[in-house]
Amino acid sequence: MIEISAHQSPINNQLAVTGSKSESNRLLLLNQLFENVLKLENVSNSEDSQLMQKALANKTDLIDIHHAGTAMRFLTAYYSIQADREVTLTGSERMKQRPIKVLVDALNNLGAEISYQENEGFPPLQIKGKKLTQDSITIPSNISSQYITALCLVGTKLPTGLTINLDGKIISIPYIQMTIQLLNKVGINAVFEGNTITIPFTAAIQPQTLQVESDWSSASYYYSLIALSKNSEIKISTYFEDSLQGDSDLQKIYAENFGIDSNFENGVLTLKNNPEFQFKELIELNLINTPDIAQTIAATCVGLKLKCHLTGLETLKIKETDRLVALKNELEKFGAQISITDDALTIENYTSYTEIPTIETYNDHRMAMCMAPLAQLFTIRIKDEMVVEKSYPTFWEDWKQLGFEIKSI
Ligand SMILES: O=C(O)C1=C[C@@H](OP(=O)(O)O)[C@@H](O)[C@H](O)C1
Ligand SMILES: C=C(OP(=O)(O)O)C(=O)O
Repeated sequence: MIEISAHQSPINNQLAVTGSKSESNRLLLLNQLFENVLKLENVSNSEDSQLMQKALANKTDLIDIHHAGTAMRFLTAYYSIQADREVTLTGSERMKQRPIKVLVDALNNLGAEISYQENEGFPPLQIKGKKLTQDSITIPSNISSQYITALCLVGTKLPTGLTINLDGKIISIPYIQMTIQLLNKVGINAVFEGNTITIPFTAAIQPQTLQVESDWSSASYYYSLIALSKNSEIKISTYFEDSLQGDSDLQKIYAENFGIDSNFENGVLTLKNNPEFQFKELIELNLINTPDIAQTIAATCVGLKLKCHLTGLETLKIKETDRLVALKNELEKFGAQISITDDALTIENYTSYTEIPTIETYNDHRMAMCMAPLAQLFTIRIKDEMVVEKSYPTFWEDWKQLGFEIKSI
């Protein structure tokens, strides 16, 4: 457990944040499918991306991807098309509770041979690689966009390509768009229009160098920190105005609701707060397109004692933990009065509290990181702080560099 002490002086620092784990894990898989002709720069050093790389290099028949959701979903599709190979794909205890039936059904309907080793609908999976015979599939799109990305990536290697029809509400759309844009970037003419995605069979792609942009979900903790600081400025790299990551919506969300200005210059993003900003009575946001920054936004509201009604949160309960329950439990330690439903979180009021809050992290990197900015206002304690490694291994080193006093207790 660590204790983080309130920071006294204004912050004025520059930090380099690691590459996007979402972009990295897509590009690592694409590179494997296309003879490693891509030279990738600023690949994420996250545990999830390292697990992806290790899995792709692993020639044995047991692959363990721990907590990495993208690796679990993308590799399920990848091993399904590796003819002459049979693997067991497993993960952490939490991964064994995260649903995968929609993807397994879709792949089996395309001709794959995947079965469940423990509980129907959940990892671990037994996957017998095969040549898939079908070229069109309909898939529910209201549970996880990662299933759809997985199909898009391997669709490039099906003999006549793949048409994917999305059925029902489409959640996390920017992550599907990121996949299509990355495919387009490497020269594959994938198209996403209405409810239909078409992926052409692609024999080869041109060798090229691609730079992964830094991770916008990780940037959210700096937006929150600046929102809770006075006269401060943080520069983070490497970020661009024209991003493939949906979480770059942070610029608009934090400008309109918390008065944060974002400025870009040569890949450096400068965050500053506007002292004249007039806060709204109630912050209302639908976060269906940006689920990974919901925890940060809720914690920023608590730091500023703002009322909020956050909706579009139906996917949060199947992530690293049930994030709605975790947020309610932990933010209430700061006096927030929180109500949650299946898809929303509301803070209606605040009461005072006296003890130093000790935050539980539930094996969820974002539960630790979203709370860190609150240390700007109060001394806090965070349990199992190394959970941050899943997406941002140097998080605490970077926060020490910002001037926070962090001690193990
Ligand atoms: O495709 C991706 O890289 C991701 C998609 C999102 O998941 P869902 O589509 O399950 O919401 C997001 O929460 C996750 O962190 C990364
Ligand atoms: C949900 C997340 O990751 P994944 O689904 O890839 O495990 C996340 O990083 O917030």
